[in-house]
This record gives sequence, structure tokens and C-alpha cells, in this order.
Amino acid sequence: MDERVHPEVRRIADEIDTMEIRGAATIADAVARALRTQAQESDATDPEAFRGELRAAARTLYETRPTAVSLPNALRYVLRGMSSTTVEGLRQNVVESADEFCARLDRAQADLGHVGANRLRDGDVIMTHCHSTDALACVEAAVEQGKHIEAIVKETRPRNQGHITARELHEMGVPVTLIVDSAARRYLNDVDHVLVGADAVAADGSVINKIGTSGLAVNARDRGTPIMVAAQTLKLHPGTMTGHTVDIEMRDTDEVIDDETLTELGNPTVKNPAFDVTPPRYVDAIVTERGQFPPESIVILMRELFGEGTTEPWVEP
Ligand SMILES: O=P(O)(O)OC[C@H]1O[C@H](OP(=O)(O)O)[C@H](O)[C@@H]1O
Repeated sequence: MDERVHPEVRRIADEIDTMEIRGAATIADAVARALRTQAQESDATDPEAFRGELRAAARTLYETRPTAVSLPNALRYVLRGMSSTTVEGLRQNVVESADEFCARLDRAQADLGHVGANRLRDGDVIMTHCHSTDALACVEAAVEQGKHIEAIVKETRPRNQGHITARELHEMGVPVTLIVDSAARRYLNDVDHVLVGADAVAADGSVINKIGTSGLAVNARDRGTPIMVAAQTLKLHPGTMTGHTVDIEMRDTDEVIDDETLTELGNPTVKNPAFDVTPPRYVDAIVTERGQFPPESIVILMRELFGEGTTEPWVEP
């Protein structure tokens, strides 16, 4: 562990690792705030040491979870603001960039919500997978427009993030039916939209989201149910424009089964991938704060936002 990294930054990194802090947008917000803390608490005496500290903190945060691209995108946004030649100036740069980033994130989610809400009609039933603040922003905006929305919520094994979705929809006044993941196909006939979030969107329009999304999308396409992905532009993965693929996180098997049961079963191999890739042909629309896009055209928006590509957040451009 790098001694330059502030204990509060390490705590946030640990909480992202253990998923006490989770969800792509929430992780991005947390790491921006962590860099702010690192800058505010730094006792570096020269600009190079200060920059080194911030890069070390960014690396510690980056190494927690590999799939949600909002994490490196957030780090890059905050570090990119470091333009001063003095320590005090750099501190100010980081604090301002982090605050600006968090404010933009909130605004983007609200704007995205209005775009997504326009796709929902009064009386629609949605099916959700996992828990996505971007997806729920669409429902919230639709409810605020006076539309009656109902939801069929998949529990989303192994971590049951569907429970969070069920609670938050209930708080919005949306009637919820909770189902086990394997019942999804059975209920797709009753559904007007599948609505999910994203951890990353690739340049070809593929959507990387919680494991089970791709199977749900294939089933929904088979039934003719539209699939809507709510993903603010923070989820666009710049590296995929230059041929990189998105790492799929493999998590501990104890999320799936406890040691005692595993032994009783004769110690089978257990796999626990956290995400999967839904090809663009199974997605009807990617809803962002910049409007909705057919997945195949998302690369145009990516080029506009990122230019030709980006470096890792801790590498000087
Ligand atoms: O940014 P928002 O829309 O909140 O969440 C986006 C995605 O992040 C979550 O991942 P995890 O639960 O952190 O593994 C889910 O896959 C969800 O769809």
C-alpha cells in the first residue's frame, strides 16, 4: 500500500471493493470526492509531490473494480483539471474539478431521466434488472409527469440488488412485483419495456451490465419487448474506440455459496462473473443526457466527447 494515499481514500477504495459503495454512477461520485479529500489533506510541499500523491490515490481507487468505466472516467476528469504551478493552486484545481464533476453527474442523471421518461407511457409496466440510479431516474421523471408506472423487479442474484430497486420504486409510489431471476421470461408478456442501466457502453454499442442482462435482452427481443438502457455519457468507454475490450470482473465465490455447503456438494468449481455483454442488436435505445441513441450510433457521440482516445487517469497526457 502506497503510504502517500490518505486513509480516507483507502477506506473508500475498500468500500468500493466490498460493494458497500456500488453502482457505476455512485462509484464515480465517491472517487471524485476521494480525490478531493486527498487534495485537501495533502501536506506535499512541492507541485511534483502533490501530483504524485494524487496519481497514487487515483491508482488505489482504480484498482478496486475493473468493469465500471465511470470510475476511470471520473478520475481522469478530476486529474485533468490540475493546471496550476503551485501546491495551493493545484489543491484548488482538484477541489473545483471534483465539485464540478459531482454537480455534472447529478445534472446528467436528471436530464437523462427526462429523456427516458418520454419513452414511457401512462400505464406502462417495466421490468428491471439489478439496481441502476440512471434507470430509476427515468421512472422517477415519468412518475413526476403524472404517469402511472408498474414494475416487475428481478431480484438479481447473487447480491440481490433488485431489493434496493424494489424499495426505491415503492418509495416513488410505483407498485412492484418481485420475481426470481429465472422467472423473467415467464413475465415478459406482461411487460412494455425492459429498463436497465449500464456499467460501460462500448464503441460498437454493446452494453456491459450486471450478469443476466444479456439473457434478459435476448428473451425480451424474442417476445418483441423493447429494451432500453439508461446510461449517462460517463458510462461510455473511450478505450473501446481503439480496440480495447472491457474487463469483466470475477467476484468471490462466497457471494454464491458458503464454504460448508460447498464442501457438502463435493467442492464443485464455482464461477461468479459480475457482468455480461449484451450485443447492440438486442438493445433498442441507449438513453443518455444528450438524448437517445440507437446503439450502433453511440460511437459518434463518443468521438465527439473523447476525440481520438484517452490515457490512463494517472498518466500525464
Ligand atoms: O450508475 P448506475 O445506473 O447507478 O448503475 C449502473 C450499474 O451498476 C451496477 O453494478 P454493481 O451493482 O456496482 O455491480 C449495475 O450493473 C447497474 O446496472
